[in-house]
Amino acid sequence: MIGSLKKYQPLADSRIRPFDEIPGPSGLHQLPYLGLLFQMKPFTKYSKHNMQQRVCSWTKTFGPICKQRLGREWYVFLTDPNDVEKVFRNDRKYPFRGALPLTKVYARRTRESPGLTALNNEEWFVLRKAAQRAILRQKAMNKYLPIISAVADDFVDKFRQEERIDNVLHHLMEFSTEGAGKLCFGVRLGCISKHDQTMQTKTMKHVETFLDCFGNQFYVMPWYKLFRSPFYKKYAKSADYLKSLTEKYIREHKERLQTGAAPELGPSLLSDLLADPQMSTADIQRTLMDVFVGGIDSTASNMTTLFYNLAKNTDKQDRLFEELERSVPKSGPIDDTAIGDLHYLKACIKESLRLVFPVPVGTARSLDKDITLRGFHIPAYTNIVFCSGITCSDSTYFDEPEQYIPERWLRDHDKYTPIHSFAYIPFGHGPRKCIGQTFAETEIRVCTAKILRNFRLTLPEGAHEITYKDKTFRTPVTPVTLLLQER
Ligand code: HEM
Repeated sequence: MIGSLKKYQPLADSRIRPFDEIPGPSGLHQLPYLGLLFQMKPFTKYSKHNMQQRVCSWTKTFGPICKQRLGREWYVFLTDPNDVEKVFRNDRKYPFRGALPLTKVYARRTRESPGLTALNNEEWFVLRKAAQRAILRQKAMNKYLPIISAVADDFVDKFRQEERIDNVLHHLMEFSTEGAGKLCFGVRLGCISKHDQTMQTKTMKHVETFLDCFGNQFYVMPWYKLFRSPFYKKYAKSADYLKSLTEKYIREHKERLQTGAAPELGPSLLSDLLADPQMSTADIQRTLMDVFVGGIDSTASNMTTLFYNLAKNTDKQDRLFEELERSVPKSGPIDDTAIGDLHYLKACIKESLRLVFPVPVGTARSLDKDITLRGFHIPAYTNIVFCSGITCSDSTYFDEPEQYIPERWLRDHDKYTPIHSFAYIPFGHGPRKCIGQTFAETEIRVCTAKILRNFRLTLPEGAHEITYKDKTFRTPVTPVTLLLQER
């Protein structure tokens, strides 16, 4: 009964207010499972894909701490970075990720491990330690730079003779699938192509379905726990496909190792994990699958927003081009020193992630001890959600929060304002932060640098603002078109 009110024991210290006094939607909204339905259309204006807006409406009404029931469990929502910091400072040795019921049901039915994303405690750490050694450190990532540059060059070449890119997200999904495939398996999947690609399209379709169901597991009635519902079958079909795909690459890599042909593939997470004696083949398979899937939607959605912001703010784009022209070649490898020096590019990326925070609402934790937040007692194992998306659009923490101002991140600029380090955490924080952060940042920097070095981006006349759907990540719904002018 994680986070349940029944767990609550009144405290002796009368200055501390009890958990059930934390404000939040009341009455029918507090019912387990059904309460959430009353939060959505037709009872409110929000659909299940407007999680961030819904939580924002609660925090506006109830303040920087509020609570709501999602499913059976209680969730506490925080917007003040000081409170967020306090929770992180009290986090467990192995930060706990709760509430991934669909992943866990699939693991139980297939008798497989739930994998890096859903595992907890020591079991999680075994997988995490091996994978983060291979891809989270900047030094480890540098060996992937020539590979990422080559994938980005192919992406740029695809648009050489074009005057526009329609549905940018789709093309960036191809780019990020290609990048994640190379990182994980050491192979080029061949997703970036102008021609029909049956196998690649199939992989991308399954990744999309997998992530769709993964994101929806928080919002659907969990009938799949009782029987194999259509929702479950859809998820299981994609999970089965991705499992067999990763198994195929593991098998092929092992064969290459036997024939001495493996080094030809270059570095990959797969080869690093195979060299780790602590990792079983099943562990390697689940870790690869999570990293592969985790690296696609996330990067593609955020880059779509970034390209849109740069096309909309051409003055920022022109300043960025000046920086790129100095050190980035139109094609060919970019080295780590050149990438490290692109300060304005980094600021443009950060600002885009702030303006449209990538994760619906933010990340969450549950502590293994009681804690007091804003004078309220929070029992151990309560789900605590950091509403970073709301903090990032709050003028208390960011001047002119609705504007795209990369300069706010540059120390030598008069727009620079120091921010609370827990006000902006798009990749999470601590030992369980995004394991793909370094790869994502490198991939986004290299691809953006290449695209903007080769093309000037603008929006077509009358282009609409992007609208977003809250899935695992905040994903653009409106297809974005960009006009290209070759540099
Ligand atoms: C802009 C891109 C990305 C964003 C904004 C992002 C964000 C996040 C966040 C917020 C978390 C949860 C962190 C926490 O609980 O503190 C996470 C976890 C994770 N991410 Fe990312 N991510 C991105 C790209 C990637 C990429 C490229 C990969 C793989 C190459 C990846 C793989 C993962 C995995 C496997 C986890 C679970 C880690 C664990 O539980 O140990 N992500 N990501």
